[in-house]
Amino acid sequence: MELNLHLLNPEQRQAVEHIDGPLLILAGAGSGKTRVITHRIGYLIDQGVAPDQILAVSFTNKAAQEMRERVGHLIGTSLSNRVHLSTFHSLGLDILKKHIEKLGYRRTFTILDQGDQISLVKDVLKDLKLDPSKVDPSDLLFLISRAKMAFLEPSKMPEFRYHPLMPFAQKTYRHYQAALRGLNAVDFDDLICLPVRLFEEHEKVRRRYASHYKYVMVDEYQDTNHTQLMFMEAIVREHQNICVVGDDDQSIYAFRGAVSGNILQVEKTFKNTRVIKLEQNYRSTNGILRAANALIANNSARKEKNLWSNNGDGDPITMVESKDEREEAEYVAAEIEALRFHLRLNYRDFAVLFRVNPQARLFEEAFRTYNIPYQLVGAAEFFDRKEVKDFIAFLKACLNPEDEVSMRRIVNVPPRGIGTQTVEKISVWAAEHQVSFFEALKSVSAGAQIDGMNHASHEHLKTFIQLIENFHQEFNATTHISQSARSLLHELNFVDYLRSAEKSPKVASRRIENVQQVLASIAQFESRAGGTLDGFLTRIILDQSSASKENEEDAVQCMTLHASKGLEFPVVFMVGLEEGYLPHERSLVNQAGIEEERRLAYVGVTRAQKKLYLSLSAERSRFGKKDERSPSRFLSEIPKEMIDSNMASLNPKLREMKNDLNLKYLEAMRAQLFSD
Ligand SMILES: Nc1ncnc2c1ncn2[C@@H]1O[C@H](COP(=O)(O)OP(=O)(O)OP(=O)(O)O)[C@@H](O)[C@H]1O
Ligand SMILES: [Mg+2]
Repeated sequence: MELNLHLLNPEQRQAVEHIDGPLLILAGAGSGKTRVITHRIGYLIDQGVAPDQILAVSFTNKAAQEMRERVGHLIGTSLSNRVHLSTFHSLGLDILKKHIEKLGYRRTFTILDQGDQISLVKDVLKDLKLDPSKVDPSDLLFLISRAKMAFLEPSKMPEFRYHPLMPFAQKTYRHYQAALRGLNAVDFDDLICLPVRLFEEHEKVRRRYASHYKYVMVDEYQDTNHTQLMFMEAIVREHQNICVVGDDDQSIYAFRGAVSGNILQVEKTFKNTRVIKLEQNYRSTNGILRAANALIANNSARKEKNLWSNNGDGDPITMVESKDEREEAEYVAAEIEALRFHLRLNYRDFAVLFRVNPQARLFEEAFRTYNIPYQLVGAAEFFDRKEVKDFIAFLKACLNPEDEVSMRRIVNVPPRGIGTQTVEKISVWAAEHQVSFFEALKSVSAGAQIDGMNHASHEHLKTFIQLIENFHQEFNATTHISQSARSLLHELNFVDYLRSAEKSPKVASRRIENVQQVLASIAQFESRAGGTLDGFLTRIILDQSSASKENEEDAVQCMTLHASKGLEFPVVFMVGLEEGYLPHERSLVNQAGIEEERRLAYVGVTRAQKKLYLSLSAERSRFGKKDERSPSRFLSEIPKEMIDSNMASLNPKLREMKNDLNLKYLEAMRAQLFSD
């Protein structure tokens, strides 16, 4: 292995070579922070450290994956695959899979998603005789989550002490936690909180991890919360070999409890922390960096920083105002085709960044019209759709029949005469007889009497149990999970069920398509990772990013600004730059909210390497009405001289070219049609 440290500047090199004791790298976007981490991993291995003793934590799965690729390029995949590179949540999950029994859960625990969490809170509210229509469950969940991220009881959180919902939150929290335990389930935050508790209560386990991971690195440190800091501290307590890198200007998760003060906390938590600053940006042209600097300078609470690079001025930034949202999406699609052609770029060189996921829809449509492959990164909504959740719950239940949450979800899907009341009765029966929900189902199907269940339902239940047991065996034995998933769908007559359950044929076919999409994702997962069903399900829980409509590797990358953190692309389109989207209307309540949105805009701008497009529409239809939009205030903060003087709405040349492209496309189609 040959690691060339000459490809680093002197400060980066110092950071790479400082391997013993705490290290903090504070630097702006594109200054090579992540590069330091990847080279440091290579350097450690070069120094004789075993790859599996290195733990590197990143924020999103995509970022972790990219880091893995970069390390692979440096030291070869046989070594890089042994390094523990993950996100906080997947690290937590790994630990819980091994040790959760020590915390009083069973090994076959489930992870609830947000929808499940909300229904659980509703149940809890009912039990507490609180009216769910008066207290919004998601507001309570927000407070509960913030408490977990601070590793505190809700009432102990100083910033929310006077929150009007606090008394409810406090009460709900305890019951919610108990209800989770009752279901043998954990929520997303528990993936961090429970390992921390485990380490607190089981010193031996903590020591085992602490002595295993000899070197720990954390990327995007500005977005970690207190519990995550505790998590890492527990692992490095003895050796203190921790390296964290971050940029306060890119802190964009305060709303989820990230403490940007954590960066300063590092020096307090770890004595004698060496601090290294990186100055030079290697990613972007100076034109882009000047825009980024000018933008972020409008934030008050920040450490002064000025990004510069040796990459020349580059092209001016293009600002485009389209007539409406359709024109905006079409513009982006046409421009991508044009640039791809003229600059010989690949589809994967383009990113479309927006504030919230639903904004993606029109771009997806335009890309389909133009036949442009695209990938929607981290689109959680896909997995929130009922049919998708149902099918996934089936897979989970087959894999692990003790997964009560999933089992309850699907026991009557497609309907087999086991209504909610019967399910409740079966639950009660399970509790009385001290067996699991699945055991209770089995007993009932074998003849145990429950009020209100007729003979036919018994029979249907019997078939159902048989089906689950068969597929349980099959999924555990097979290496072709996609084939088994397909035959499960077939056995259930799931497609017919969707077709008949939905009045509108259009809606029905969309739902069927979504389920097919899950099958396609499974097939893709199987072919890439040779994966197990467990692996697939874990990935969608942690990642939720397998919802790409196209499975090509070379695809335009569409994602939210949050999901783009740490990534870079030759050409970036920031779209929907309008008041209400960016800054988001929810953030307008105070200065801090707007400053967080500005950092988000800054993250977007600094993703671009060569070309940056800032795009907006003059109006959008909302609820059937035309809604006039005003440009984002952030646009006016970027000095005019950096922006393409031809601030034209749709550039006429492009319009011609667009028609031209359409014509060519039509001609090609025609040729194909008449060839046989
Ligand atoms: N010394 C260097 N020489 C050449 N290229 C470099 C150097 N340092 C970093 N780069 C390149 O600059 C780009 C940005 O680096 P990197 O992604 O590590 O920055 P970062 O500080 O992590 O950015 P972000 O804050 O956006 O996460 C990468 O393409 C990287 O390979
Ligand atoms: Mg980075």
